[in-house]
Amino acid sequence: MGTPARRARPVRVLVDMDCVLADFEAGLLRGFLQRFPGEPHVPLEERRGFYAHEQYRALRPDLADKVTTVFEAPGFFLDLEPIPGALEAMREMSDMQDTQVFICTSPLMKYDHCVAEKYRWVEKHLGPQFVERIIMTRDKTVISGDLLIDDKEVIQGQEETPSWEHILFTCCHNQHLALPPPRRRLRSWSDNWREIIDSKRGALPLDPDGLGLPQQ
Ligand SMILES: Cc1cn([C@H]2C[C@H](OP(=O)(O)O)[C@@H](CO)O2)c(=O)[nH]c1=O
Ligand SMILES: [Mg+2]
Repeated sequence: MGTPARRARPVRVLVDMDCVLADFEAGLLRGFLQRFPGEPHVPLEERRGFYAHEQYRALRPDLADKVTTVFEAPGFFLDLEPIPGALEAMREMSDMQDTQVFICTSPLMKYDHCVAEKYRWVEKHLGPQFVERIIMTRDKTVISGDLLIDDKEVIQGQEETPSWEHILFTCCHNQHLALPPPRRRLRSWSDNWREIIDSKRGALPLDPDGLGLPQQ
């Protein structure tokens, strides 16, 4: 009698968009310098803290509103440059066996341009098959996955114990942070994202029809 096929459940990877696929920080600085030449700005090497407008507020209170007008303006999200290696990594990841890839991104509260432009950005740079993979939510903790690759240091929401492991994607605003073990980082798309995905394979509960051994 033959042995029934053994098959592990696919690894589901949630990939954040701003500062992971699309270069929000570079676009923001470029837009700020164009719109407010002569005003003080925060060079990318000096960025600290997730919210850019908070650091601009600390520099001079009125700069918070000025920098906010830059990312709320039409065209801001659509015109962001891809993060180096991101598009290639997404295509390779979605072609990997037993791997599901989703783009998991939050809209601004002032969503007028942001929401449609995020969809258009994905279609423009990755194509319609990735538009089908967009999950847009203000609360990433309620989305199920094995991994969430995201540049935000702390991701909180209604679910206290999200199913995913948060992998911190390095960005100018978080590079100085010391992560307490066992938290992990992805330093760029040249870093070991394939190993991080593979590290989730052995640990998966098997498909109920499987025989009990992880695939090698
Ligand atoms: C206000 C602000 C938003 N964002 C991004 C994060 C969210 O996208 P994402 O979830 O794709 O990273 C989106 C809405 O807050 O804008 C920043 O990266 N920095 C900021 O300072
Ligand atoms: Mg982000």
